[in-house]
Amino acid sequence: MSAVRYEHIKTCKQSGARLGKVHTPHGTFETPVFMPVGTLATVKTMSPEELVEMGAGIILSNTYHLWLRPGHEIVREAGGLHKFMNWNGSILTDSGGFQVFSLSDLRKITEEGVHFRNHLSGEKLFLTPEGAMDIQNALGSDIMMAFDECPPYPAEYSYMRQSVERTSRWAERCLEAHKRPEDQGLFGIVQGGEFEELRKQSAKDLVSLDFPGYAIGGLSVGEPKDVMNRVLEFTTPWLPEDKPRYLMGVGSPDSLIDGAIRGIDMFDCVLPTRIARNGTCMTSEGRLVVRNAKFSNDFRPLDENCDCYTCRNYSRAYIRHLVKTSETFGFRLTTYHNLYFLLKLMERVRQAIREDRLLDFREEFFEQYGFNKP
Ligand SMILES: COC(=O)c1ccc(CCNc2nc3cc4nc(N)[nH]c(=O)c4cc3[nH]2)cc1
Ligand SMILES: [Zn+2]
Repeated sequence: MSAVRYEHIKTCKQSGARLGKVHTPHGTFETPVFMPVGTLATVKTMSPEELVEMGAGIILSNTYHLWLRPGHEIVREAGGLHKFMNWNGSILTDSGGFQVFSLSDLRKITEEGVHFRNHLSGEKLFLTPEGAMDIQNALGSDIMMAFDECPPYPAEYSYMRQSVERTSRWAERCLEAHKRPEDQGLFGIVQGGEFEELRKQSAKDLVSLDFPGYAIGGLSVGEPKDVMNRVLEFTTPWLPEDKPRYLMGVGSPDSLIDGAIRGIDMFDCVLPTRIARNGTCMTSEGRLVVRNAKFSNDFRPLDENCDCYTCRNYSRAYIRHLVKTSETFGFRLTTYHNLYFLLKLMERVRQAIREDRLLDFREEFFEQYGFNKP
């Protein structure tokens, strides 16, 4: 019996979006869900208590980063990532494939694995599917990701076909190297770029290996949004309805809503936490760059429609002052608000699915947020 189980609750009659629950050894979270990113075993500037307070049920961390620092053996000795970072909710770890490609140079892909340089020290490293599984085993995450190749966008069809076939062989090697399936669920990652035949092949290869969940990778890598939406539309039909679908690296409000409409259950992205650290906030009326001079004596909250800790206690003027003077507390306030904004957005998406009105909600939200402005 797998450690991770999906419970489908209902499908929105208006949009086809799914309402569900994912059960893991560290609890249950409702879907569609947004997962805050905690790359180095912390969701930057947030405490676990604050993440619980804002309603986060699952966070993401990274195999590649924790392998380099502090080293997965230290995390294993600490009793695993939950203990190490004092987080008792669910944890998903990405497998390192994407991070190697987005962070490191001098990369060489072979059938065995990927040769690359440590992006911090320059030393030569080698990561294989088995290695990525050992690291995630040591981290003790509830959901592990298979080791895959996320090719650059755009990529030639011939290259993409070879890459998909290798990613499927690597997925099989990950399954064979999976030591504790009763404690950790392993998700396969569908690749294939923008090519419908390759996405179908990749999905069928992975579904034949019967994973407890499936990610759609190779997206949010610079492609236009309509390409992403089209890829989702012709990929999700090949995935089983009784397993979660996880769209990797997606986190803007419009993409979360459009992904849910196309049958996606799980999302993650560094966007909300990263833009918060340069003073950019997501609000119900669109993005607000709080360091802008026009807010120097604006004593309203970041978002008048938000009831988060930041918006109940602090003004734009105060947060602007902290951000301008690089006060850490300022970035804690913007981070808290941005994460709260996305977690609340997903709660509203789930409620709209319950009421069979997600397309109506999309119209209302886009209008207010300003996505429809030409
Ligand atoms: C301020 O905003 C930012 O800095 C920022 C940075 C990156 C992204 C996009 C992240 N996109 C993305 N993450 C990804 C992670 C992935 N992991 C694996 N194993 N396989 C994939 O195929 C894969 C694809 C991804 N696409 C979005 C926003
Ligand atoms: Zn707020």
